[in-house]
Amino acid sequence: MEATQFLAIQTETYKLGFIGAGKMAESIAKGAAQSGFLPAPRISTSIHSNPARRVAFESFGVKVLPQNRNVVEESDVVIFSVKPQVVRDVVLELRPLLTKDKLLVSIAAGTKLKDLQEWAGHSRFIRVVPNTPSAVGEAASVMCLGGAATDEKLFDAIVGLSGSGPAYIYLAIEALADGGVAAGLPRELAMGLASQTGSAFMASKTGKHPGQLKDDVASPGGTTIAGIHELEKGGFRGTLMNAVIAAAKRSRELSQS
Ligand SMILES: NC(=O)C1=CN([C@@H]2O[C@H](COP(=O)(O)OP(=O)(O)OC[C@H]3O[C@@H](n4cnc5c(N)ncnc54)[C@H](O)[C@@H]3O)[C@@H](O)[C@H]2O)C=CC1
Ligand SMILES: O=C(O)[C@@H]1CCC=N1
Repeated sequence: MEATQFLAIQTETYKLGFIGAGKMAESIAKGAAQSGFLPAPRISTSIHSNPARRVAFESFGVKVLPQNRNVVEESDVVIFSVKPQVVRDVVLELRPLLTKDKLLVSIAAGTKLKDLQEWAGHSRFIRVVPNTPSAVGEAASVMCLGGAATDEKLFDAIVGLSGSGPAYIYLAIEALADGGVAAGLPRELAMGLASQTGSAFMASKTGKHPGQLKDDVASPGGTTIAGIHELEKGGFRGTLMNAVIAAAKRSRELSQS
């Protein structure tokens, strides 16, 4: 709540910086800039090792500064978007600049708020599990503020589900397109149809149970139930469940390394 108020008060002027110019930072920055939520010139980052990342950010107007410290100095809100394995060293290195007037945010999977706050030397730190659909304003983001840290025990499972989950859906879309090609469709048509068939939005927009949505598609004795039969024989549901469980386990491992 405090953080929400902070953002509400500062919305007209605040500047946002990313430490770690990776894919997730790009998705958040793009969503913020292209939705008009935050003008791109008020967003900055710096390039650590891969020069191609400069073009990715500059292409939609984000400022690329020389060093991490320049990003911190420039920003009111600093998002740590480096890998979990390096976030400790990066926060410690920048600690002298991480004054309490800056709101700090980490999106690093499996990195506990208690540790982040200790490394930064103060508790104005928020932990967020975002996902890449933020680039088009369709993120599922979960955040944990300092005072609500008891909710954090759910975060490994959240990383496994909504953090990593978009990749499972993209895999399914690609596989559906491959199926279309196998059944005789040109690749481009198959890919377009498969993408539009990624119907996750139906579950959120209609509020219907996915089982009901599935039943609505499957006509008696029809094509869909024949396809579903094959998916069930292949252990589709169990495989997806195992994917979420494996990713959550990996998130827990990262928090212990
Ligand atoms: N990609 C995703 O869908 C999601 C990612 N996350 C988290 O976001 C973070 C970033 O993930 P990605 O963007 O996928 O990884 P990425 O590898 O694309 O981005 C990390 C970036 O940090 C840079 N970097 C490395 N060391 C640095 C340093 N010392 N100073 C500044 N920059 C440095 C790298 O050059 C790279 O561009 C991770 O902690 C991950 O757990 C969380 C949820 C979803
Ligand atoms: O693969 C990863 O480790 C990150 C965290 C969640 C999604 N991507």
